[in-house]
Amino acid sequence: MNQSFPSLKNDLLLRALKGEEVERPPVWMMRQAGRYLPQYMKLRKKYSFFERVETPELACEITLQPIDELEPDAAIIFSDILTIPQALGIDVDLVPGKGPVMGNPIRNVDDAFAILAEDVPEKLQHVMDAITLTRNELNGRVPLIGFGGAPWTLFCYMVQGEGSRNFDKAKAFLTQHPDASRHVMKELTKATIDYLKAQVDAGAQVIQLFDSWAGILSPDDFNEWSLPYLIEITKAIKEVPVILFAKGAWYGLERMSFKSGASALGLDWTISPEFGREKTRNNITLQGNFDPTHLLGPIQDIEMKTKRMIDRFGTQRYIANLGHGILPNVPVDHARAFIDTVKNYEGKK
Ligand SMILES: Cc1c2[nH]c(c1CCC(=O)O)Cc1[nH]c(c(CCC(=O)O)c1C)Cc1[nH]c(c(CCC(=O)O)c1C)Cc1[nH]c(c(C)c1CCC(=O)O)C2
Repeated sequence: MNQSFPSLKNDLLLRALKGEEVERPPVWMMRQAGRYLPQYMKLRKKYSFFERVETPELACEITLQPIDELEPDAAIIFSDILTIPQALGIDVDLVPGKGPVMGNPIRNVDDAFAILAEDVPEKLQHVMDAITLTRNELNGRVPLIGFGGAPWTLFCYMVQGEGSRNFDKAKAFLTQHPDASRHVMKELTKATIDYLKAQVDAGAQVIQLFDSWAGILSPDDFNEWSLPYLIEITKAIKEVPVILFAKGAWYGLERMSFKSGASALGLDWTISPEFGREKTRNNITLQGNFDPTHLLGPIQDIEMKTKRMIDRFGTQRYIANLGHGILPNVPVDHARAFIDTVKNYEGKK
């Protein structure tokens, strides 16, 4: 499926991912298309969340909003990690003020064994259409990132049935029903590989895997219930670079950098640049890790903290980003200050 797309004008992100020399680090923001942008809020009033996700023209328009407004060095397709649970038969609703709610979560062993990864890319064709359209509309301005959720994080929502601080039901399910849990993880892994490969065929130039809830697992549980599946998925995506973001899994950095085959690791703000570099022995590109709440402070502080972050990570093998998604109450000017500071970075003073 070799489609021809407009040629890429800004390849900073791809070069940083390959470990090649760059004039300055590339920058983008997790959740850069979202509620802090007035143009997003306008569309949010007219269409429901899944209408926006499932209509390629809307998903494309929303993906391009931050590119037009802030000019980061990458676009990330507007979609959600919960498309995979949907394709596996879980009903997902996004309740304003509450977050995702599943109508038929996994409650027992029978529910778990009923999960089967069949025809996933076909069921999510709208995501592929959105990617192809967006890649064309970007016209080579910046690369397009596709994404998916890690099996453990998807399992959290599918078993818990809603967002949670500690996903206690999902964690308990692992110890109560290990065989059924392993079955679900395997099906999620297969579904995710098929899905991400289809995103690459549709035009995604980089893939990011979000393990947002890795950090609630003990190191041993992470090694058993998350890492093997992250590695399997990352190794299966050979055509484009993969960024692994296992939030909170500081204890897994070493293994992820040496065993996963990822091109970069995402760090959250609880990890210092020095700790990240030491654990990965300067061997891999790191992405992160500005504390999203710091974007609520004065612009001068944002500039100072962003410069310090780059001083500490270094300009090479580094992708400037937040340590998690941008918050809805961040003023657009503050997000712009973050991005512009990276773009104007002139070295350690
Ligand atoms: C755990 C998770 C989800 N979705 C995602 C994750 C992993 C990343 C992370 O940890 O933040 C990933 C995601 N979700 C969304 C994107 C779009 C691309 C981007 O701009 O980064 C991405 C990459 C859009 C979205 N996905 C969602 C919104 C908000 C929808 C709205 O209110 O308009 C957006 C822009 C909804 C969503 N979707 C999810 C939750 C918990 C919520 C509700 C919380 C919230 O409102 O922020 C599940």
